[in-house]
Amino acid sequence: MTPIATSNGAARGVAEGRPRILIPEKVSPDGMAMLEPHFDVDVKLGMTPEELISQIPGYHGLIVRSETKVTEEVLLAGKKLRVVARAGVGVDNINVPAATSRGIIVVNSPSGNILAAAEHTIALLLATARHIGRADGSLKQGGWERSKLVGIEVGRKILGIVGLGKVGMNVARMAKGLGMQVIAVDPYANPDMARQAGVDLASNLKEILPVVDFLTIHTPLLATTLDLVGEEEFKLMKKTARVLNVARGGVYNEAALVKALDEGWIAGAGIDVFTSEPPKPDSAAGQITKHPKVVATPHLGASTVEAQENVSIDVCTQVLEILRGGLPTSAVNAPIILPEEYRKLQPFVQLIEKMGRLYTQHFVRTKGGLVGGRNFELIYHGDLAGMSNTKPLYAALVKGLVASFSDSHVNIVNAALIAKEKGIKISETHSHQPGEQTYANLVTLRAAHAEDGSGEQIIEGYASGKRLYISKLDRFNATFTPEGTMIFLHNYDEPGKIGGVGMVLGSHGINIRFMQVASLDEDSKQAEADAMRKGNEALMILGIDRLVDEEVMEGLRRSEGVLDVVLVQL
Ligand SMILES: NC(=O)C1=CN([C@@H]2O[C@H](COP(=O)(O)OP(=O)(O)OC[C@H]3O[C@@H](n4cnc5c(N)ncnc54)[C@H](O)[C@@H]3O)[C@@H](O)[C@H]2O)C=CC1
Ligand SMILES: O=C(O)C(=O)COP(=O)(O)O
Repeated sequence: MTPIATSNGAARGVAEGRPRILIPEKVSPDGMAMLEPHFDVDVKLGMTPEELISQIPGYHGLIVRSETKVTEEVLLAGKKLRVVARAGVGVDNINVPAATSRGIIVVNSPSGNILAAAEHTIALLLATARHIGRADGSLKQGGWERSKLVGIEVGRKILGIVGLGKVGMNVARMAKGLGMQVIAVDPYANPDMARQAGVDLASNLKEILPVVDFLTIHTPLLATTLDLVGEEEFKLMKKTARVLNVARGGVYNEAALVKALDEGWIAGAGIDVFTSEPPKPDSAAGQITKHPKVVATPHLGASTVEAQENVSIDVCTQVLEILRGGLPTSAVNAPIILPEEYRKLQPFVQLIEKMGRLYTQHFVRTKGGLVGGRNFELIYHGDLAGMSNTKPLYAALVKGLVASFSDSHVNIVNAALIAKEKGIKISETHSHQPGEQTYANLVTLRAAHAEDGSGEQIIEGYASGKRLYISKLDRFNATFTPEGTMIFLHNYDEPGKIGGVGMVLGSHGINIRFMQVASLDEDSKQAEADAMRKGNEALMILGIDRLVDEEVMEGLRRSEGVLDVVLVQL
């Protein structure tokens, strides 16, 4: 990541005279009033993408909501641009990496509109249960439909929530107030907060689908949440179930949703967001808006007077601060490492971020576990043990642990806050025991259940120059570079295993970049021997040249002597 020179960048902007701010969407005037004494603020609604590109070169700040696409072209054209502010939560309409590499700070308002989004979800929940949209529409057409529009009660029903973050948790509390039973799926859910709110945590989506009466998703739109619910998932639901979406279009596959409603796999839907907004009439999204079993709203989740005041004040305060040379409170892309520490810490930041990613993908994502509710310990050995500022290393671990499930852009300013939000507890230990390890620098990541310290999981790694290595994974000693796509195959260490695995991959045209067999560490060998077991478990680590599908993974799982297969991308 290219570090952003916050104060220099801002100083550059101010030095050129009275800075100019462009606002191409409707933003509440409350925040704008703070900017007007200091800057020239131009509100230009309804700009085309071409107009935006042609006018952006004259501006130092850009404030948007969800409609404006802040593409790489816009950012490249914005030669004077210092800050892009999102008056809301989701930054999926902004090319954040492109902004980062041009030194443009992106800020948002992480919680200004979450209450509004949660209330809108409840509005759709009740509207779908009681046919409010259809009833109102037919009455306005002169109808008086009563017998056709018999609804269901929500009290005592089960609500499934996918994504128990800020919006999801507010929805849970409101639903409890309506007398609903709430079950949630979120690998980062904070178990204490869930318990206090009376929410039951389930370990995966498929587990809750057959039991819920309503399903609502409150995750960001990420590669891992795109098409989270498709045909297969809809078919597992009750025919009487209703689904809600106030997150982002695409978390339910839109074509599958139309089919599920047409075929009667589910009973209804309340939808606020679409893959393309406004939806094209002949697209699946367009069919959803017109469907008689759907209550649809035009992305109104955040559209309340109060929420718009909040987000406007939140982001305008930050724009003011940045253009005067200060630091923002909710920077989406502030650096993890400050420029002066870059050279020394960069390899370890990368190593620890990879260890976090490996942890989530190896121990959590594919095994249905939780990250929240675990205590993590980062133990620094060798030269690293003498390092006093390990804040970037801590932030790197938080970033790695949340990367597969969150669009939170972790940096040194917000790392502790994000860790707290996700219920991740991290302690750091500087180990000074002499001769304890063979590397100049070694980092141990140890995780265990917060309550009783059980279920210990270990990852160890070191950096040699710019090269990174993992030296231990769980009970296995290894030496591999954590990079690209990898398969971890836990098996009985018997002859012929390598050939069998090579055949499965070869028959699907997959090239093996490297292969390594890691063996049990001495303690585990001893434990196996004491338990009179075979004691010959091994972990095969395969670097492959591309992602593989479920069919290949199944083929590997069926190979003889294979105990477990995990796909990881680092
Ligand atoms: N319709 C609207 O107007 C609005 C929509 N939103 C959208 O709502 C979404 C959620 O916002 P917040 O609650 O503030 O975000 P958040 O970051 O506080 O919560 C998201 C939660 O989703 C969880 N998650 C991620 N991937 C998951 C997966 N595969 N399975 C289960 N859980 C997963 C995360 O661990 C996190 O706890 C965002 O996409 C945001 O853009 C937010 C405000 C208004
Ligand atoms: O804050 C968010 O993520 C939203 O989806 C709200 O979008 P909006 O600002 O109303 O265009």
